[in-house]
Amino acid sequence: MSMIADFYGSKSILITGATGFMGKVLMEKLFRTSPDLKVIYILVRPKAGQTLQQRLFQILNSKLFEKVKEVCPNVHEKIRAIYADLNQSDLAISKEDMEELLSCTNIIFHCAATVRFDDPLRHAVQLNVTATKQLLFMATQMPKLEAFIHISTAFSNCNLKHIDEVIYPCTVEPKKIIDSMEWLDDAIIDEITPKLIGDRPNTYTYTKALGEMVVQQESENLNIAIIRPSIVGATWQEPFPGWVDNLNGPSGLIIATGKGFLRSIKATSVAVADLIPVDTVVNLTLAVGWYTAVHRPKSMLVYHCTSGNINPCNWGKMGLQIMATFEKVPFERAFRRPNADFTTNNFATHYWNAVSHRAPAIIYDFYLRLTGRKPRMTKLMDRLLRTVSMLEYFTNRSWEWTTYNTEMLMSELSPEDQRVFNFDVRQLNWLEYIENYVLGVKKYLLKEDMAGIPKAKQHLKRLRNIHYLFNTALFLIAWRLLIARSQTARNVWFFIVSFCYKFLSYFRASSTLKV
Ligand SMILES: CCCCCCCCCCCCCCCC(=O)SCCNC(=O)CCNC(=O)[C@H](O)C(C)(C)COP(=O)(O)OP(=O)(O)OC[C@H]1O[C@@H](n2cnc3c(N)ncnc32)[C@H](O)[C@@H]1OP(=O)(O)O
Ligand SMILES: NC(=O)C1=CN([C@@H]2O[C@H](COP(=O)(O)OP(=O)(O)OC[C@H]3O[C@@H](n4cnc5c(N)ncnc54)[C@H](OP(=O)(O)O)[C@@H]3O)[C@@H](O)[C@H]2O)C=CC1
Repeated sequence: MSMIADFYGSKSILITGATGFMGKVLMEKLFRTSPDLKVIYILVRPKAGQTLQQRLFQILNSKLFEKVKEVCPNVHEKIRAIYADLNQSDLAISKEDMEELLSCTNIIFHCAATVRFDDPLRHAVQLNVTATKQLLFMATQMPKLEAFIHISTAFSNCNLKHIDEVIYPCTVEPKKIIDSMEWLDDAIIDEITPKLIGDRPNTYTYTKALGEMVVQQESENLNIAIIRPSIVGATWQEPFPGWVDNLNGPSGLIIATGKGFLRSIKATSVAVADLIPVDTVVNLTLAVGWYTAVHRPKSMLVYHCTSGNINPCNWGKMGLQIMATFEKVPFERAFRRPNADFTTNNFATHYWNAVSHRAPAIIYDFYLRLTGRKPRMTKLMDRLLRTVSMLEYFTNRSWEWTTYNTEMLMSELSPEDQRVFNFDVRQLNWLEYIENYVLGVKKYLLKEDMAGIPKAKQHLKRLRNIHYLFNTALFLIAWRLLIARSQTARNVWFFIVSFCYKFLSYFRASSTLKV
C-alpha cells in the first residue's frame, strides 16, 4: 500500500498553474494514484477565447488523461475550476470561492509562474513574487492547511556555480521591489532592470529567486517546502513516455532542428545538460507534499530536482542522440536536412547564423515572392535565433546542485512509495529517454502520424539531392568567376574540359565499334 497515495486520498488540494505543462502532469498523477481524493481546486483564467470550463474540458479529454478516466470515471466532478488572475493584486478570486478555498484546502501546490525569460520586470514580479505573496497570505488563513509546496527553479541562483539546498538572499528585499513596481513607470523599470538582475541572465531567474525569499519571509507558522527542478522535459515513464505539450526548454529546439531550420547552436558539448523528466518532478513534488504535511520538518526544506550530479548527460551526447532519432523517425516537410553543430566560438556562431540560417531563409523568401506568396521565413528565423540566443546561457555552463534533502526524502519512503513515486534519476537511461522525447515531440506537439515516416524520408532524400545540386551550381559559378580572372585557373579548366571531351569521344568510338 502506498502511504503517499493513501495520504492524498482524503484531501482537498489547491493547484495553481494546473493548465501548464507541469500542472497537468501533477493533476493526472494525483487522480491516477489517489482517485478517492476529495477535490482538486484549480485557479484558472479564461484564455484564447476559451472559458474556464472549456479549458478544463480540453485537458480532461486529452490523451494525457486517458488512464485517469479508467481509474477515476467521475474525475470531472472532482475538479473545481476557480476563476483567478494572478496578474491582479487580489488574484481576482470571488468572495464565495475564496471562502470555500480558505475553509477547505488541505494542501497547496503553487506551480503558476511566468516562465518567459524576457518578460518585463513588472509582469515577472507580479506573477512570480507578488502573486506568491498573496497566495501565502491566503494560506495563513486556512485552518485545515497541512502543507504549502512552492515550485521554484534550480536556476534561481544560476549566478552561482555550486548551489546548496538553501535560500540565497538577493541584494534588494522583495518587499522593496514589489513596492517600487507600484510607483515607478515602465521606462524607469526597463532602465534599472539590468542593474537589479545583476549577474543573472534574465528577469525569470531573478524573480524566481525573489519568490523564494518571499516564501521564506512570509512562511509564518506554515509547513512549507520549495522544489527546484532544472530543465523540465517530456515524461520519462508516466502516464506514458515522451509526453510534452509546450515549446519551452529543449522541445522548441528539437522541432527547429528536426525541421531543418536550426542547424548550429552555440553550446558547449561537454557542459551538463541538466534535464529532468516532468513525471520525476511531479513524483518528487507529491512525496514532498506528503513528507512536509506528515513529518512537519522544523525548518523549511528546499529540494533540488536535478540530474547532473547523479546521472549526468552532456549537450554533445544529447545532440547526437537527437540526430540519431531523426534518422529513424524524421519530421515531416523539413525545410532542410537536420544537422546539429555545436560551437563555442562567437565568430563561428555568427558565420553559421549568416550562412546556414539567414541566407537560406532569404533565398526561400525570395522564392516565395517570385511565386506570388507572402514571405515569412526571415521573420521566423529572426525569432528562432533570438530564442536560441536566450537559451545560450544555459547551454554553455554547468552547475553543481547538492541533493541531500532529496536523497534524505528518498530514504524516508517505503519501497512501495519509492516505486509509485519514483524520483530516482539514477535509473534514467538517457539514450532511451531522448529517443522517446523526440518521438513525443513528433506525436504530441507536431501531431504527425508515424505512417508518414516513409514519405518524410523520401522528402529528406529529395532535399539531399537539391543540396548537392545547389552546391555543384555554386562551385561552377565560383569557378567560372575565377577563370575569368586567373590564367592558371583557365589552364586547369581547359585541361579538365578537353580531358572530359576526349574521354567521351573515346567512349562513343568504342561503343560504335562494338555495334
Ligand atoms: C539539437 C538540439 C539541441 C537542443 C538543445 C536544447 C537547449 C535548451 C536549453 C534550455 C534551457 C532552459 C533552462 C531554464 C529552465 C527554467 O527554469 S525556465 C522554464 C523554461 N522556459 C523557457 O524555456 C521559456 C523560453 N521562452 C521564452 O522566454 C520566449 O518564448 C522567448 C524565447 C523570449 C520568445 O519570445 P517571443 O519572440 O515573444 O515569442 P513567443 O510569443 O513566446 O512565441 C513566438 C513564436 O515562437 C515559438 N516559440 C516560442 N518558444 C519557442 C522555442 N523555445 N523554440 C521554438 N519556437 C518557440 C512560438 O510557438 C510562437 O510561434 P507562433 O505561434 O508565432 O507560430
Ligand atoms: N518548464 C521548465 O523547464 C521549468 C519550470 N519550472 C517551474 O515550474 C512551474 C511550472 O512551469 P511550467 O508548467 O513549465 O510552466 P507553464 O508556462 O507551462 O505553466 C504556467 C502556468 O501558470 C499559469 N499562469 C500564468 N499566468 C497566470 C495568471 N496571470 N493567472 C493565472 N494563472 C497563470 C498558466 O496559466 P495559463 O494556462 O492560463 O497561461 C499555467 O497554468 C513554474 O513555477 C516554473 O517556474 C522550474 C524549472 C524548469
